[in-house]
Amino acid sequence: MANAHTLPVRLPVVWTIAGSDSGGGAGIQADLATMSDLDAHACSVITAVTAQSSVTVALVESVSSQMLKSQLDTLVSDLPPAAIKIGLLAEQAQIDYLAKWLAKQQASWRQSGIVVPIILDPVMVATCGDALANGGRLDFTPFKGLLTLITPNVSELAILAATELESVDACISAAKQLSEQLSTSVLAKGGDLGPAWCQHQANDLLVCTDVEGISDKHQWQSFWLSSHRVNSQNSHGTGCTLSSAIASVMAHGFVLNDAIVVAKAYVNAGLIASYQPGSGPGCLARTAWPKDLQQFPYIKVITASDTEPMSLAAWELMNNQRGDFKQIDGTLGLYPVVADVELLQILLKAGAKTIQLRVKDASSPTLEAQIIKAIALGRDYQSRVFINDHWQLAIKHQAYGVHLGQEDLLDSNLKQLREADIALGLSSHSYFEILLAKQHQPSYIAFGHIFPTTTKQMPSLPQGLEKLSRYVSLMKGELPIVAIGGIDAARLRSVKATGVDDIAVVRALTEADDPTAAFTALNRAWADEK
Ligand SMILES: Cc1ncc(COP(=O)(O)OP(=O)(O)O)c(N)n1
Ligand SMILES: Cc1nc(C(=O)O)sc1CCOP(=O)(O)O
Ligand SMILES: [Mg+2]
Repeated sequence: MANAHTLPVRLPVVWTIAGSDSGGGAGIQADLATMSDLDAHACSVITAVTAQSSVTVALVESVSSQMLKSQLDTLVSDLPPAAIKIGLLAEQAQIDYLAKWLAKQQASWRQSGIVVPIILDPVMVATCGDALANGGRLDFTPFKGLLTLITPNVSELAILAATELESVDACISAAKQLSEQLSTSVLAKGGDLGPAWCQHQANDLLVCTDVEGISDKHQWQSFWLSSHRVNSQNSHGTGCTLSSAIASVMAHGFVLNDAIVVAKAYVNAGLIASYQPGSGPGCLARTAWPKDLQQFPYIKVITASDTEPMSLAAWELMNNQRGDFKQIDGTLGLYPVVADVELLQILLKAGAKTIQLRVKDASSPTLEAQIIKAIALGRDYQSRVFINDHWQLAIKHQAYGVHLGQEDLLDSNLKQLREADIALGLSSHSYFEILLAKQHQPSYIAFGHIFPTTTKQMPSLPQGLEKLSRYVSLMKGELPIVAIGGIDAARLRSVKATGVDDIAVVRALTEADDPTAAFTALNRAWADEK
């Protein structure tokens, strides 16, 4: 009979292709610990064996080319990877061979419709300062077009881009240049000294290419990811941990930008609880999938006119001065999203306490009249009416609230909405978008789309219940959280079990023969479900 030990658990397989650190703090040893801590099954392809402690690197010996090949070939048929992290490659021949092997393999995966993210941490020097690889002379261009992300620190970025990094703008240019050189997204880590170094915060620079599964507005975009600096000497293996955490999170099906923010939070939490087993720099603790919002970074979009990272102190001050959006009194409850005022009125009559008017045709000659009517009906029924997209009309006619997507955020004037005391709901489709939304302290955040939907075309894949549960455990108690997308009576129980506060639905009501009866039944089921 099955028990807790024999239940089949499906862990995604993640490979680390890296060097062994006999001191146990970095390299393969850090990667395996990270991957298993993040619920992945870790396989290792060892490129080099290092005789290393926390204070010195005594010897580095590459494995033979036959051994490198044999490890790759032996693993690939039985334990194919869901994601790969590459760390130390000790000599050029290893880069050349691995790039060829991966190119061939990727072509075959692509034919089967499989995408395997590959994260390269271009390791060159150990934390104690000793060289691990033939750093300055390694050429990573054979990896061009094969990588999902490269994660150099500031000194590695300077070597790879063959340039001095004397200013923040020089860092951004170098990261963009590297991104073009290798056709990959770049995460330039600013934890070490560099122009973006700051005493109280760690600023990492993310340059995105055409990242799969994220909003169009975030493609080819650059961001600063800033966290409170954890002042710890125990930073041995930080880069290995970060890159293997990114690979592990992607193996769970999260998009690149999500994997980066989760991995950053993981590293921060690991640094806070770090320890020193030897006399040199110690290493990170393993603290499991991060759930503490404080450890996640603040995200700032880099624009042509504003390239500096935001200081956290300035950000907190700005937040305190401007305040939050209007708080929802009680819960939102079952939240219908409808395209016409007739149905809106029917559902208000049926008892909806929160409802949204979502008219997607901005050129409709009746748009303003519909908005005026919906707002008036909300007042009559003492219910919260949110207007989707059309925030200027919502302000003009003093709606209770406005719902905006991430794309709309860039073109809307949130200051005006706040000043008009209008509640704000924001959409999100990933950890990354949740963080961006949370930074505006809205009245609620919607997570979507949980299940497949035909109501609208989505750039992202359905989130599913596992991701929803992870988002809920991050955000519960911070702001009201609403799940949307493909939710109906049959799925209601499993959605409620994730702990989400409220649900928003379209087709479950608009396609019902009797919307009043459907609302009443769904509303009761939501309220009754524990
Ligand atoms: C409650 C709720 N959640 C999400 C959405 C989607 O909003 P948005 O991303 O702006 O997309 P459109 O609805 O404008 O297509 C929503 N409307 N309501
Ligand atoms: C309008 C909307 N926004 C979504 C998001 O994920 O942001 S999903 C969605 C449609 C939800 O419709 P249904 O309940 O018919 O699946
Ligand atoms: Mg919208």
